[in-house]
Amino acid sequence: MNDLLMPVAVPSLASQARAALGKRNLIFVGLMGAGKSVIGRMVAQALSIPFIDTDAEIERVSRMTIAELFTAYGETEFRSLETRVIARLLEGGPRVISTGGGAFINEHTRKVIKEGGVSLWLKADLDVLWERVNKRDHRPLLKTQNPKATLEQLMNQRYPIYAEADLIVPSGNVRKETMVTNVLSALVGPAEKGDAQ
Ligand SMILES: Nc1ncnc2c1ncn2[C@@H]1O[C@H](COP(=O)(O)OP(=O)(O)O)[C@@H](O)[C@H]1O
Ligand SMILES: O=C(O)C1=C[C@@H](OP(=O)(O)O)[C@@H](O)[C@H](O)C1
Ligand SMILES: [Mg+2]
Repeated sequence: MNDLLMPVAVPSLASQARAALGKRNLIFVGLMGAGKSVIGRMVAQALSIPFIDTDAEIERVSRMTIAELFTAYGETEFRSLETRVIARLLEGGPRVISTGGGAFINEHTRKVIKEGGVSLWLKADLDVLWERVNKRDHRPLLKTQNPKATLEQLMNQRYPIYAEADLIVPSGNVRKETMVTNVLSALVGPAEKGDAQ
């Protein structure tokens, strides 16, 4: 048989992404509603590595909800608990870790995340975020008179900082499965010249 016609095993996108990640963690960052928790879980499944959501882990160790923690101890205490939990989770790898929206904004946590793996910002616009977060009311920072305006203020403050992430993937009105593909493609990186068959 002509060599050019020999069947070749093409690795799946997921296995290419898994190889690109190696022993590193993949850490999702971005604003509330970007899809960190939901897409992170699906990406971990595609990569066949463990998934952990830092808010869920904080709720597990404190035996309180995030809202209860904010009420009982305030945001400052929540942030220091968040830093400690994230630092511990980053020690093992590879894992997919979805953080809460404020984690990467905290200078100390951001440093720990940058050192602990590949950070990926799910970047969404205000209307997409609002459409998603206004369906639920468990996010303490949005319990304001005008939660959409609060979300916009947080965008203005935080987007320049999220931009420090290693990878940026737009999170728009596309199916979750498409988001997973886009994340895996970002991990694999741009195709080199000559990659195309
Ligand atoms: N691509 C998407 N298409 C449709 N719904 C989405 C998509 N991404 C996230 N969502 C929904 O938006 C909401 C917020 O997602 P979540 O993962 O909790 O965001 P985050 O953890 O970033 O705050 C959830 O109800 C989730 O199912
Ligand atoms: O943006 C923030 O500061 C927060 C985001 C929330 O997580 P999600 O981004 O997963 O909603 C949660 O950690 C807490 O309510 C604070
Ligand atoms: Mg979340």
